Amino acid sequence: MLSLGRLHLITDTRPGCDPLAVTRAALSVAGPDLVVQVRVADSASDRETYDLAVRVMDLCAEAGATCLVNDRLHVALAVGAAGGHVGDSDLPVAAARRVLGPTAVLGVTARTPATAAEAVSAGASYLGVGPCYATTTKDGLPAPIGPAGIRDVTGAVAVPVIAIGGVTPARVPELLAAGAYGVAVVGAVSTAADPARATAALVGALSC
Ligand SMILES: Cc1ncc(COP(=O)(O)OP(=O)(O)O)c(N)n1
Ligand SMILES: Cc1ncsc1CCOP(=O)(O)O
Ligand SMILES: [Mg+2]
Repeated sequence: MLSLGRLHLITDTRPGCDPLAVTRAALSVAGPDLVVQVRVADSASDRETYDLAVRVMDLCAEAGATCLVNDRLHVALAVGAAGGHVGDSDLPVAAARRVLGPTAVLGVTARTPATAAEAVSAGASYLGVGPCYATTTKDGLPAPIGPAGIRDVTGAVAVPVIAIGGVTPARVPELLAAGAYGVAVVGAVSTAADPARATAALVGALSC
């Protein structure tokens, strides 16, 4: 099976956020076990995305961590990231696999066993599954699927399932019990008073 970190930190570029400071803090605790996914607002330009991705890549390289880029696979290739993540509005999975090549990490969003199995057949390396719980970080999402929804998907595929949406350290045990391999977070680290401490809490919960 793919060797993948269990904690995925997704960059928060909303006004008032400092994605590089948060990434630095998280890497100082989780080091090589962290996966950092560069995610920007849809309104961000490719140049802005590239500039952030270069800097996140540098931080990840220094720490031996993995960097992925959300949506914009050309940016992933341009900065030499380990791979990318796509969902329903992005390139189809098979096309994304062709763009990234056979060995890159390709994450795909899935919410049901059927779409999860389809994504894996088309070349997904791991699945981002959710929203597990209510989130204020992304609008327009379907209703939360909870640990039961995670269990439905983990029962249908053999690739790592990364639970996303409203994840906190306290919720990690029930997600792991549902078969999740790891979790992806934005707010739990980015909006924490102490992002390093928040990362440590997530790392601790994932190691139980
Ligand atoms: C790990 C992980 N899981 C799910 C998503 C969501 O991707 P997508 O559905 O394409 O939505 P956007 O993030 O692009 O708004 C993700 N990024 N990462
Ligand atoms: C990008 C995305 N896709 C599903 S939920 C989500 C955001 C998760 O953010 P948070 O960890 O703050 O709930
Ligand atoms: Mg997307």
